[in-house]
Amino acid sequence: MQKIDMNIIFIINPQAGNGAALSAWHRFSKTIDFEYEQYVTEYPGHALQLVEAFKARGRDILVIGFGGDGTMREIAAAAAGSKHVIVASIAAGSGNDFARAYGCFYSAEEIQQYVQHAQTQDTDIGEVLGHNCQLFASSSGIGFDAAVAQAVNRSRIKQWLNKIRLGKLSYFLFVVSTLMTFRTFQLTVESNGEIVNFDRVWLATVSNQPFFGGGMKISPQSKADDGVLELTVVHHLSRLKLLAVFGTVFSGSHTRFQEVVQLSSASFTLSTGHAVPRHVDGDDAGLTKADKLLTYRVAEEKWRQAKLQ
Ligand SMILES: Nc1ncnc2c1ncn2[C@@H]1O[C@H](COP(=O)(O)OP(=O)(O)OP(=O)(O)O)[C@@H](O)[C@H]1O
Repeated sequence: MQKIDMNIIFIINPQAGNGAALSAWHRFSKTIDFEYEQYVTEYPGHALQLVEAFKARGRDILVIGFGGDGTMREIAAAAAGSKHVIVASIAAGSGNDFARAYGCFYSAEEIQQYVQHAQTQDTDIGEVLGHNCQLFASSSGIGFDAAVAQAVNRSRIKQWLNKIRLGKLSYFLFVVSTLMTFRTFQLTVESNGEIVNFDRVWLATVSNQPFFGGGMKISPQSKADDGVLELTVVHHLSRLKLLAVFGTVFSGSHTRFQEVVQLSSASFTLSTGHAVPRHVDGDDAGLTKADKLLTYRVAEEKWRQAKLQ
């Protein structure tokens, strides 16, 4: 067993990947031939608490999240501002946009090689200020995509489909049902000293990196180390055209539609005409409050990303 001069800690979310992450971890852990610690999260927010506690060790620690975007949001949020915690991941979620954007380990051997010359990159994290403060590593927004995430998370069908290994189908079913019932909204955006009004809005997403929704390149220009965020507003579309636009998001070519507006700024303040579903890194974050301001901005503190690409 190789001795490594850096704490290597795996945080495993057993719920990630529609419940498949724990068995994937058991298979992966058999291939590890170096010293490590492992923690299996027991509830939402647990990964964040674990990393907060690791920071007190006062030495370099490589924290590898074994989960999806929600797990990585907690780890990156807790690591923000720490000189010692280096964040990496193994993609074991459903969407894995964090791994897509920031890179990830595929094997234990790669981890062993990485720690020999551990290179890091100081990376932005976004924050949402309104009801309380929440941090996001990839994206956070309001509207149709958040409504789908809420419908999926709150339904019993998902648990049932997970049991028969058809968890991904639940996402598709809820995209279709939400498309039929979603009420578009009125949106006001303040950024760079200007106020812009949009009506019949389907979604408004603030991105720190290009991907969201499991591989959709919603914000092709986003870079996580440039000190700014990008806002994408999709509005004034019929249901049918929305589907057509969604089809182009995987390649990033949706930006040519005039109904897709993109803005870049270090801070955006949004308000909606009525309460609209909200997400933070793809996880259900409740509803906006009508006419209450929500500010999305780049947080002052950065997190140390393991530089893998
Ligand atoms: N033991 C647990 N029980 C219930 N929820 C948990 C537990 N541990 C972590 N969580 C929560 O599960 C949520 C979802 O996990 P995660 O986002 O990593 O997986 P995923 O949804 O499959 O992947 P992705 O977001 O990439 O689609 C996280 O926000 C986390 O807070």
